Amino acid sequence: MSLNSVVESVTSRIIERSKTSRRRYLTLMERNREKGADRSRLTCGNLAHAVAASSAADKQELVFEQRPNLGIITTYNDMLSAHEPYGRYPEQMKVFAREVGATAQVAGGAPAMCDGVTQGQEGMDLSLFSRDVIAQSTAVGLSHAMYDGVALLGICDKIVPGLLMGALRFGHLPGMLIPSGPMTSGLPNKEKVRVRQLYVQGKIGKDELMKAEMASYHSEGTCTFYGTANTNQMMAEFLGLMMPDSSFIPVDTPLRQAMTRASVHRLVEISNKGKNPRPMAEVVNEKAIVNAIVGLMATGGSTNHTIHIPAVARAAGIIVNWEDFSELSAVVPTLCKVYPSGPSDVNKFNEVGGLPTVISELAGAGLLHRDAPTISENGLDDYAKRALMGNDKNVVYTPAKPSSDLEILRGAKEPFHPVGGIQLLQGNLGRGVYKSSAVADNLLTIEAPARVFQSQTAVKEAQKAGELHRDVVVIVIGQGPRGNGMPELHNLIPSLGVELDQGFKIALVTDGRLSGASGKVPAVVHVGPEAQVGGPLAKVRDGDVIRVCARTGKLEALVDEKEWAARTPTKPHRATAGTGRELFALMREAAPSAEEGASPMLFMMDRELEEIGDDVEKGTEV
Ligand SMILES: O=C(O)[C@H](O)[C@@H](O)[C@H](O)[C@H](O)COP(=O)(O)O
Repeated sequence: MSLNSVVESVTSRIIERSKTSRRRYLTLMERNREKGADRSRLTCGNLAHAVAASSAADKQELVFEQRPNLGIITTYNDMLSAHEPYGRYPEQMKVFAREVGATAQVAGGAPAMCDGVTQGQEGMDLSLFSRDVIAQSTAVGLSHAMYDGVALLGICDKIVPGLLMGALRFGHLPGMLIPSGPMTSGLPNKEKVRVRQLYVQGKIGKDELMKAEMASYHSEGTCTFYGTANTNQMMAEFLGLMMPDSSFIPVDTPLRQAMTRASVHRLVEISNKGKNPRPMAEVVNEKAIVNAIVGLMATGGSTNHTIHIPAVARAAGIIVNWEDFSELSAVVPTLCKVYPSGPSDVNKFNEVGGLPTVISELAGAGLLHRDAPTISENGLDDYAKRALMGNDKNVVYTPAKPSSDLEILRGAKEPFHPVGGIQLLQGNLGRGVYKSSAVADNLLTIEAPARVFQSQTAVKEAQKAGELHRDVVVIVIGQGPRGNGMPELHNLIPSLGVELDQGFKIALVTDGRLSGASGKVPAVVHVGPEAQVGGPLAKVRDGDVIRVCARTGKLEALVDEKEWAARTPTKPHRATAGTGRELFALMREAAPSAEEGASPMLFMMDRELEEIGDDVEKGTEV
């Protein structure tokens, strides 16, 4: 099947738009390879420091035999259930590296926060910007210039994008993400939501709620809904930066262990001192980025990736925008119904076919660039294969089978929807993204009077007071990157869900974010320009009739044009202090829009790189 013409034209447009920035990026990476971070340029003193803590055998290999050395960036902590297994990984990875004549060192650590722990709390205001901190921490670790390849240990929301943004600035190095797998299924996600709504309605107490939460989040491993963490896994496979079919092998199983071993062996092979070097700068190209967007649409992934994919791309000199997402969404069918888009979790999704089936279907329909380079030997085609345990305890691959459950996963010829799971909505209120895969068909158009809020607490109080017991479009402003750092407002969903279940027409419109776990309630998020910089959402007044229509792609205030033009935007209140938020003032000040990736770090980086232009030598000489 030949490549879909829209996929082709969007890719060409991205290549054209990114011509200058991509060329400069690749030149800088080439310069890194020739003159930058490389062991061969370290002095004896530098080297002695670097190996002082290594075993005698590793010292010999590292200093005198110049064997491949892998740098591990770990985001281990035992606060994130998904990251807890990483505590054991570096020691195991060192053993796996020695098996193939290589060494591995922990190059550095990066922070990793759990959005589940901070959801609805002040700490959530640090979440999006923590992605830049992770990118910078990754760069700090890799600045040690000891490595021939990079292993990135991270799973959750901002962590994978942050690791990639940092590592891509060392794109002359081959790199790979190594996941640790989902936890076993606990209380079904749908049941968890039902219990939460009962609590909001005062029908059960805190003890019962706590019991349900702990039955849902019950062990190590990634949360089982298809939220941001699991969408990260999908993205990493579609980018060709993770071993094929490594996303959803359950945590702490023999196959998971075999996959980690295979990952390390493969990373040595593609390392700069290996048989077949594949630098990250070459793997993450325009085609790979388009593949990731196609994957997002087909799986109905997290809305957060409409921010993360532009940011990751930008770190590799590639500029994508929401028009690209929207055009791809129009031709990519929705193939998956995984919670919050359907009742099943990622374990079930994996059982019935998982990502190999999705990739095989999309590639067969001409919707993926099969010639995009990947870390795997035979490119993207390898990702259409199922990983199994072989007799010798090594991972073996077999071709993907068609879905065994059409309620969860479908083929490209009989999809759930002919278009993708995320839509772009725009109009006189600006533009934002909408996760249609999770919304019931009868709610795709909502026209109702607005209630404007400046915090999620205020919304919850209004709901408790019965003020949202009617058709209403809830507008929450001041939640963008420049306002308060763009928190997820997922805590609103149980309150709004209760009203929705009563049969009211409810929608949420905000310049903030939602969680990958949010669905059900029609919501336009990341609306820009944000209210903090005078965007149109700041002009909405209580009672204005708002139209949110995913069918026509409209986001409008039905207000007389003259009156609208004459209105002064409200300046939202900002909570900028407490829980360390004051430390992030610099980030709020420099943050670009969500569509541009919302990364102050990349925004300022681009400004400096623009001054250097094509004269890389000028910008790098010391
Ligand atoms: O974007 C995401 O996927 C989230 O940030 C995710 O981490 C979520 O917020 C929590 O885990 C809470 O999930 P529930 O409250 O729905 O259980």
